[in-house]
Amino acid sequence: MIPYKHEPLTDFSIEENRQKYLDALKKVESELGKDYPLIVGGERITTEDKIVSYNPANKTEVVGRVSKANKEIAEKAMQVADQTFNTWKKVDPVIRAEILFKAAAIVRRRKFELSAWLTKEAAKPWAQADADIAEGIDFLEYYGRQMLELAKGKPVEELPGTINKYVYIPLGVGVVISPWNFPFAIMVGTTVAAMVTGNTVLLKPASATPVIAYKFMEILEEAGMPPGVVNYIPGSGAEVGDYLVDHPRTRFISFTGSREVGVRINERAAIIHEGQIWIKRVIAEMGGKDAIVVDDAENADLELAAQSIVASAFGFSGQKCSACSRAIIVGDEAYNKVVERVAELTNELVVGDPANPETYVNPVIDAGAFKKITEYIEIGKKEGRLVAGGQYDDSKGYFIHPTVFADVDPNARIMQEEIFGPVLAMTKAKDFDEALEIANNTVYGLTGAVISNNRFHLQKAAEDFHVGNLYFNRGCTAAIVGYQPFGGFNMSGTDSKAGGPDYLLLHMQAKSISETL
Ligand SMILES: NC(=O)c1ccc[n+]([C@@H]2O[C@H](COP(=O)([O-])OP(=O)(O)OC[C@H]3O[C@@H](n4cnc5c(N)ncnc54)[C@H](O)[C@@H]3O)[C@@H](O)[C@H]2O)c1
Ligand SMILES: N[C@@H](CCC=O)C(=O)O
Repeated sequence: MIPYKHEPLTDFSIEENRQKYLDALKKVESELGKDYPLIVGGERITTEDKIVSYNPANKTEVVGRVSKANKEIAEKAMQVADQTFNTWKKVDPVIRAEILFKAAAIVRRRKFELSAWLTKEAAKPWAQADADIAEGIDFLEYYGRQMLELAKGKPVEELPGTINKYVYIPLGVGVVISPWNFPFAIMVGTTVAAMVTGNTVLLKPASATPVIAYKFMEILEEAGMPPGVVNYIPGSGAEVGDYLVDHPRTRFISFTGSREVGVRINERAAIIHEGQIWIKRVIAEMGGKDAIVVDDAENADLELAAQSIVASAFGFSGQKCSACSRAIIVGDEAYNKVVERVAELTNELVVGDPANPETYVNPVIDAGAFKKITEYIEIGKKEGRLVAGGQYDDSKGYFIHPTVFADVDPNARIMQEEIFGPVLAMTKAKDFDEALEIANNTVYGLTGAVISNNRFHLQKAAEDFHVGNLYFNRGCTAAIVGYQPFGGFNMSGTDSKAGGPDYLLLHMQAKSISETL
């Protein structure tokens, strides 16, 4: 087995790669508007009621129509998953891991096509879509290898005349609920972590991006996944989500999404329902209000600071839980220079259709997001000084110009609430200690970065900047599976650390077996 190494990103300065992407977009365009069924126990189920997936860059373009699960279908899927668990849990972990490796190989071969689906369904610009697919491959390769290790169990002490074993066994049926913003990587990672550990899965992808999840189901089947191991049941969060979260046969819930929904799931999952014989486990990865702290002009590379802030704030239009939505800068000189440079760089970003390779800032996902973000822009106009952007237009797609507010009070709404769009708030701190205080002054604790060359300040941040993923002298997005395990503190979630060495254990329970000889 070759040691794990992350999937390289595609170099789009190479003409051949650009051409491959254009060809893939053409292929996907010729396949838009198709119908997709649900998949339960391998059976295709078509319903009258559909989730319609639209292209956010062109509101009238239908990406696909996906059958929509209701409570009856969710119940059927639960029964299938529950039965399949009895056989799947006994399948050799090596075989389970090999399905992941085979799926990784298929995804790698179809990388351009799958990326093009993300460009159409989630409005991901080329490089962002490519990174999302690469991360999906990484999860497959990494978790497959992690399972091979875990299958050996862990050594425990033995007294003379005894044999002691410590092994990990699966939990049961897991409900996997994924978000639209990493519609491939997070959907893949959370699904395969649950299945490779021997659990069966009810996969409810986000309603904005169900087509790419269907494509992955086909890949899992092609890779040899038996029917019923992962069941594909897109549906309303409120209807299907609540039903499955409450279900007495649900053993665990792996949720990635907003704080509001994550907290609701956690509360509901704590209630024991009739016939339930376990305490449900909840893995919940939620929102962020992530900050980049820039040290004073003597201690920080201000150009690096401005570049890092802009890339972290506006990559995929700020629709990342890791996105920089607050920039906190120490001292007048650094503050004035960084604000000016951030505004300049922001104004240079190309806003447009992500199918165009020049586009950096894509439209936001849907009408609901457009409304919420533009309301925050109006709030921002009262809470700060607009230094870039502020315009928006939803006549064709959900386009919002990257927007920067300076001189924002740390307690202002745009400094406290997750906007999840291309909006950045900037504020000044009198010294490094105050900058860290401001950085920690939200209910979240997901990512953060510090731009500084002062070793003592970096050490202080390492101890006191309370985030799950802390970066020095770089931006605060783009964690790599196996290199920077990802997950946050406080209201950012249960710190499950996706892509880390402990992640699979969250889907298993340890059994201690002791024999007296
Ligand atoms: N911490 C992380 O790793 C991480 C990663 C990606 C996104 N996020 C967060 O996700 C959010 C954006 O994603 P979103 O808009 O898809 O989030 P969301 O909470 O609206 O939806 C996430 C999923 O939950 C489902 N859902 C909605 N109501 C439900 C209910 N009552 N019961 C069960 N499921 C329900 C949705 O259908 C979707 O599949 C942001 O807050 C972002 O910060 C966090
Ligand atoms: N893991 C991604 C963020 C996932 C949430 O949206 C990053 O590190 O940027």
